[in-house]
Amino acid sequence: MAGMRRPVAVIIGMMGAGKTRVGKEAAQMMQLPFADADNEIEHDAGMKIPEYFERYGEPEFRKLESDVVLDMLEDFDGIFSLGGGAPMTPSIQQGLAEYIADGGKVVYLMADPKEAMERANRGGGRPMLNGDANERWKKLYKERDPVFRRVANVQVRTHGQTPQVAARKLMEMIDQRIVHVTGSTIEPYDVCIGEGVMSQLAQVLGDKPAKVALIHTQAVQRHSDRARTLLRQSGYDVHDIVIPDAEAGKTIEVANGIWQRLGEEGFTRSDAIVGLGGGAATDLAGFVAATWMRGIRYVNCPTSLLAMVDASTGGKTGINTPQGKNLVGSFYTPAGVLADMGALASLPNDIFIEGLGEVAKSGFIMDPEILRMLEDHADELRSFDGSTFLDSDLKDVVAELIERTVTVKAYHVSADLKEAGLREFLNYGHTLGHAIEKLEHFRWRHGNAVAVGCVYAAELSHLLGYIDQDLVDYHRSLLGSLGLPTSWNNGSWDDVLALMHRDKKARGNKLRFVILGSLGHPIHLEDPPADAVEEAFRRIQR
Ligand SMILES: NC(=O)c1ccc[n+]([C@@H]2O[C@H](COP(=O)([O-])OP(=O)(O)OC[C@H]3O[C@@H](n4cnc5c(N)ncnc54)[C@H](O)[C@@H]3O)[C@@H](O)[C@H]2O)c1
Ligand SMILES: O=C(O)C(=O)C[C@@H](O)[C@H](O)[C@H](O)COP(=O)(O)O
Repeated sequence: MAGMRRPVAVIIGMMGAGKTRVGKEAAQMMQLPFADADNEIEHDAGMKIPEYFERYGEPEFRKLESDVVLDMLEDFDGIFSLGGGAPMTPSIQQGLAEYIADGGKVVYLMADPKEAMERANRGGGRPMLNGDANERWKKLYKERDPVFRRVANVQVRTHGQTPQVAARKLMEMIDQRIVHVTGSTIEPYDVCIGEGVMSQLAQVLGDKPAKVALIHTQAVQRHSDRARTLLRQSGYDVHDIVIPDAEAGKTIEVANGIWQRLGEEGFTRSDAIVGLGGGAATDLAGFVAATWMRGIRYVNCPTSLLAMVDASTGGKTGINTPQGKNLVGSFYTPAGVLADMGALASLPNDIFIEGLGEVAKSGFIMDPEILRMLEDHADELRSFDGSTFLDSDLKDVVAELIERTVTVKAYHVSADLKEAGLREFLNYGHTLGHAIEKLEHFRWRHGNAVAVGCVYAAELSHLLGYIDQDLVDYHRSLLGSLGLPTSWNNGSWDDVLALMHRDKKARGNKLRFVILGSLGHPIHLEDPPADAVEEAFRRIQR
């Protein structure tokens, strides 16, 4: 029912995993109420659980437990911890699945099995451990662990951590935003957004890969060091591959160098790639993953705003050629995307701002709330400072902008992975944008070129009678207020036109554009009049 209360998170896990201790601690940190299903059951039953078990037996207990849990899933808005066996009951599994489908987070708290077993035995009062407690615990673990993994959509490992550290990690996982990317031709995956989400790397990679190639640039060394540590701790054989920075990394020579290394270092089909860095690094890493042995698993860890909101999701992978941008590549979907906002702490201001170009684009084509947020926070966004960002109020604004922009991307990608039509709308501003990047020898940042390209597309929409001058002016004023460029005057029309003919949307000798029918409603423009195409260019030169 709409407007119903629901838990901020539901914690599941083995007896002794620390669900209550860690859950309470996290709830306190987040200033949320905490509830423990066992306490609620005892309250409803008017007796302790061991007594209830003895009087009525396990089946009756499970029925009562299910009623209590399902009620709480609809009427509690804090952190809710379930008893160890609760997720084994089909009605509770169903309730949890619906809760997840509604955006909920079911967190599997994974403690070290030995520690959890000892803690469970120490606590006493657990009817499920009657008899040889250790043997019973191990047997239950074997039965329950696979079910917990299936039922939960978030896993938090607490091996060897104090309850406080585990609670902080839990809090980070609860705070994360998740966008699901699905579709009939896509193996579904999640884009996880939030501080600390990189710690889920092993969970997303899974246990099949033995070797992992960690592809990154020097500029993000501190983040790749963290990824390498996380991967090694999880037992992967990590192969560090440093590529040239930015567009210099998106070349056939760089890809070839990596193919050689993967060959020499014995990468097989079950091994994997992690692409870490800005959009150039994730585009290249995805391309290598798509082509090595015709496709191996890969996970993206974007570190720039632009890569978080756009490049890391959707499976467009590729490299540039001397003739143009992204001319060689493939559509190849990642196994997951971990947009760890902690990485933004080292991002220079100008690279943050260019990312806003793609954010605004998503607002123009689909989500006007993005535009409102950009307007409301233009001054803070333009003054972005990585060193203070994570402790500032701007963090929540940026998290929401990332989530909204990725949601726009996921909508288009889910319906049209291979860009037969709808997905082209994501290319708003790119026909001219890519030409500018090329003519500037990639010294212009992608997001900046897209910003000018959006103004160009708006001018073209207006010249052809689709939108009024106010909306064109709005493009200029909004993008300008964010510190993005809105004009370009460093190349000839002939060169621009020739490059626009090489755009992937062009068909034969006919240009094709994405323009606006109205705000939030892009349309395709096929073979537009040559004078309008040129006049729109003259207007962005001013
Ligand atoms: N595949 C797609 O769907 C898609 C979508 C949009 C853009 N792209 C591509 O993405 C690229 C643009 O991405 P970009 O804007 O991230 O550029 P980029 O990858 O060139 O990164 C910009 C610079 O920022 C540095 N950097 C990144 N993260 C950092 C961090 N946390 N701290 C310090 N420095 C950091 C990089 O090393 C680089 O020097 C272009 O090649 C574009 O074509 C692809
Ligand atoms: O995902 C898409 O589709 C896009 O068009 C997203 C664009 O923002 C992105 O810049 C993409 O790399 C452009 O792709 P291209 O096919 O025009 O090279």
